[in-house]
Amino acid sequence: MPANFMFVSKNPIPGSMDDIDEDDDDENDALIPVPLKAAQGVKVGDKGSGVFRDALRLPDIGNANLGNDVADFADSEIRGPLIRPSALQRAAAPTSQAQPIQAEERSDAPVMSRAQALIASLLQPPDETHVSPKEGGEGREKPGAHTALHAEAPTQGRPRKTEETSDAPAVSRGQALISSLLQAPLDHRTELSSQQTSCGRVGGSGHIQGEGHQAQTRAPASQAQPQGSEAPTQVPLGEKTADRAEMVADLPVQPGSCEIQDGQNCRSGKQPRAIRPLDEVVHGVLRGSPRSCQLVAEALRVHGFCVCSGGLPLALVQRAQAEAEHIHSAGGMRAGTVVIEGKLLHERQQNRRGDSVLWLRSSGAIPSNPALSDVEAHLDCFGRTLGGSLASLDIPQGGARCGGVRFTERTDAMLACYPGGGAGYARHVDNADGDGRPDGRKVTMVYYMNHAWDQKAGGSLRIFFGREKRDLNLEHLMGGCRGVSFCPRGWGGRSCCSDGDARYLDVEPRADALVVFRSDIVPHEVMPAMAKRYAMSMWWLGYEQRSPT
Ligand SMILES: O=C(O)CCC(=O)C(=O)O
Ligand SMILES: [Fe+2]
Repeated sequence: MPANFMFVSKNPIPGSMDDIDEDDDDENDALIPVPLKAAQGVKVGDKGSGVFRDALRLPDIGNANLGNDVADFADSEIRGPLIRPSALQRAAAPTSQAQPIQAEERSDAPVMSRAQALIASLLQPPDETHVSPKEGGEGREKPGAHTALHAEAPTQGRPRKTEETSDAPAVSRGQALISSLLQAPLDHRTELSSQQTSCGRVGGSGHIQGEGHQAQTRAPASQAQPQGSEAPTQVPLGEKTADRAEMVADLPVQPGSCEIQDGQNCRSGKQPRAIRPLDEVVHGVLRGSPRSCQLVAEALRVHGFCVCSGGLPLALVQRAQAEAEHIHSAGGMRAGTVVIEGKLLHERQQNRRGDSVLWLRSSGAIPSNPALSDVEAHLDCFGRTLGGSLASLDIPQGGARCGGVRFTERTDAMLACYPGGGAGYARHVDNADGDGRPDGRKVTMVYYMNHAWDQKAGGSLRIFFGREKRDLNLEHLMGGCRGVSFCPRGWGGRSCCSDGDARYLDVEPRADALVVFRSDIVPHEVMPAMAKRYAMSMWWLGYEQRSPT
């Protein structure tokens, strides 16, 4: 198992049009066009990238713009490397007890612990370091930081090649160290136990406290108590505050029910239900309401994606944004890369994405960034509960093969910054090829932290949901189900709509907006952003349930 977790694609090279099958073959369509609710301020069939501010009826998150502009390519490029957490329960530890990943599990553990300590020291909050941010993501550490870095670096015994040279400027060497460490992230992965589907309480902070949590910790003293540590935001899960999700959708969701109308596959015996429109937002999903999770699960099953608001306190999101800004301006992030078939694309092709990224926990950034840690924990909690909802959808019955999805693990949380200046990410599918494994990434979550985002700055996430084959990649999804009729509106379902136009939905990256979508089939694109744009992403891996033969 290589240290880096690479994702592969069948497409030989991104941008190559040769591989794109233009055949408009219904058999392979999965995402279904659904009736669009023009009455809600979302324009249907509107070309261009105008964003409709009130479309989602949500004051502080991204708006929707529906159009029928079809992107000119649909490659399935995917990015790597991906860091996986050592243990999900530890990853979700309360902020006040935030721990680095369990480096001791690896043979190079001491090396990584020291490296994490180094990185963490570079990623301390602004008031703990002396950084001169400058435009473009460069920064300077205080002299002391350099000294420490270079005193430590030669003793790291790092197995990886870095670009350090003896005559390189100190800052560059420091950044090279960070870069090299981030380039070869830990390959930690732990299965979710079946008991770990509820989050408990958030704000101590909704994090799951795994058994042996303390015992497994071997954090340097400097990390044991996060700097600038403050009481984590108290957002109790399951809190019976106004469940804003109720405001936008009142879809009865019954575990095990099925909306298949022809009854070919899912024979749950339940009545078909109305389909929730894709332009509706599920509000406050990070507050922990199981009901919200059910709505999101249902939307994923029906549409392949769901636009949500997290419902986290604005102050928390702003603090998280400030931490992200600090990390970025201190040079703690490196350019995102595009990997095809395990190989980094050539430099000139890397411009398909313009962001810089940091894998949070693996890099050691979590302990010294409590707000980001809190956001991560909320996403973790939500994902676990969502996993439970997904697993209970479409429970195979009567030999049906349209089972729900079961999460087995998740990736580390990835902090991303698009620095402005038109940076974006060309259209792609996160996991078009099952990550080369049967239980690859199934669901992507992207949480935005951009307070007072200016609509004119662009940067929307464009989600394609058309029915054209080139929008989809169902190869692996079909898997063992090839030859059988799939659940028409479920995971891996086929379209039953007569409208052949690919369509998209634009979501502004406003503070607290959260988009959840299927990693394996939903093409999406980050539109050029003219301002710094921050997001935290998390991917959930799993497998689709199959009925017993
Ligand atoms: O930041 C976003 O809106 C999505 C970024 C994305 O597609 C990715 O990182 O794979
Ligand atoms: Fe993506």
